[in-house]
Amino acid sequence: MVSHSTAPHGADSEVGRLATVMLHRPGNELKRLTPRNNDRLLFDGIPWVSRAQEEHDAFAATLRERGVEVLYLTELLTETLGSELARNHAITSALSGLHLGDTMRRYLAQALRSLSPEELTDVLTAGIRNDEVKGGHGLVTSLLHPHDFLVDPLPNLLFTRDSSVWVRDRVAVTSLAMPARKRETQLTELIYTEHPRFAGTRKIHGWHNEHVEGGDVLLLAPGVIAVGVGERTTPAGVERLARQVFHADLAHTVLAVPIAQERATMHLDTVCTMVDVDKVVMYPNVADTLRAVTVTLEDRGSGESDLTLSVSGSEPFLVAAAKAMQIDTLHQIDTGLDPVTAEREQWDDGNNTLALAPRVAVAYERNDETNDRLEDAGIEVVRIAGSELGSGRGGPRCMSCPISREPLRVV
Ligand SMILES: NC(=O)NCCC[C@H](N)C(=O)O
Repeated sequence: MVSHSTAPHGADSEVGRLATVMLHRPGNELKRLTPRNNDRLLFDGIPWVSRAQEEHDAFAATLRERGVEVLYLTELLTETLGSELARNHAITSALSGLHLGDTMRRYLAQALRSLSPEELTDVLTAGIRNDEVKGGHGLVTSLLHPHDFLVDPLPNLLFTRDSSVWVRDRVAVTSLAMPARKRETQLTELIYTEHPRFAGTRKIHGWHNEHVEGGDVLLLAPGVIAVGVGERTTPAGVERLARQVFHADLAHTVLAVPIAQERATMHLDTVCTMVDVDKVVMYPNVADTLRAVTVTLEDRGSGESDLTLSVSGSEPFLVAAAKAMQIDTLHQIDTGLDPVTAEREQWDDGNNTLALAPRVAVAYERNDETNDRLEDAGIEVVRIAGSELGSGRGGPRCMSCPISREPLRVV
């Protein structure tokens, strides 16, 4: 079993000292990517898998050297699948909603039950190709191409930030918008529900089709949450999250931040992350246009859906954020980059940093200019390689789900 950290689970900021994080070391699911399926599976190329693993191992080693406990999603999942109840649940949910036909569904339901927890973890993450099944052959298998997937692989599991997010001592298992990622939350839900490490953890639930992705959720300060609304998180998703966090007294303000519905800006954390209690690094090309709508609780009803929300007009994001955080200014690190350099480095996740503590941030080494400017501003930049990891379009923040951060004092 993974050793237990003494730090309580939860996070109330982006920058409190990072104690425990969940990562996913890229595995066989990346070996499923081909030029025919990489777009659908949300990768921009075909990564060199062994090099991606080396880069990821170095990322994890860097975190450990800095005192962070690293948990791996697949280890947690395998431990969870040691229970027969969890195995049955995982198999039923993986097969539900897939267009398999009853012959294949019956066969797979049976065949997957005979696998060990390790083998089942591999199948649930790397998927199953038509030519890999030993039985269940019939109309569906004969009409599919041998290399078609019966169960899709999950290459974006690498980005553990998106499928769950901790808000204080609760975990929100999110609702992912893209079909290629929907199944990821079945795994995080199972881990948080069934793994002994998370026994008793309360969850934020009830999304229906109102999508929220963790990459859009920034814990700006204790009680203040910014949520990007764009390609992934929907307006109804942010309303649902606001109701949930207000109802549970986890926050007093939610800032809804519209972002362009484009791949380059798929989540709020692709354009802005926090590097200190009052400093963000932000894509300069959106800095002047990023705005926010402030949502607070006007009246408490008996349940989540009875709450009356107060919704302000939109204001510049940094202004609205500073007001909600009750500080004079939320500073944007002045990267002063020319727009073309800024665009190049934003695409390569230059603004997607993972804070290990106030003024200490992990960043991809390739973004020389952004990193130099961060250092000029007094931020310690812990540079990591990401040439292969980056082909999935995510940086250090996207690749990490903080499970425990030291609480910040309210500023
Ligand atoms: N928080 C993030 O920005 N995560 C990166 C997700 C990349 C992944 N290929 C996706 O398109 O969802």
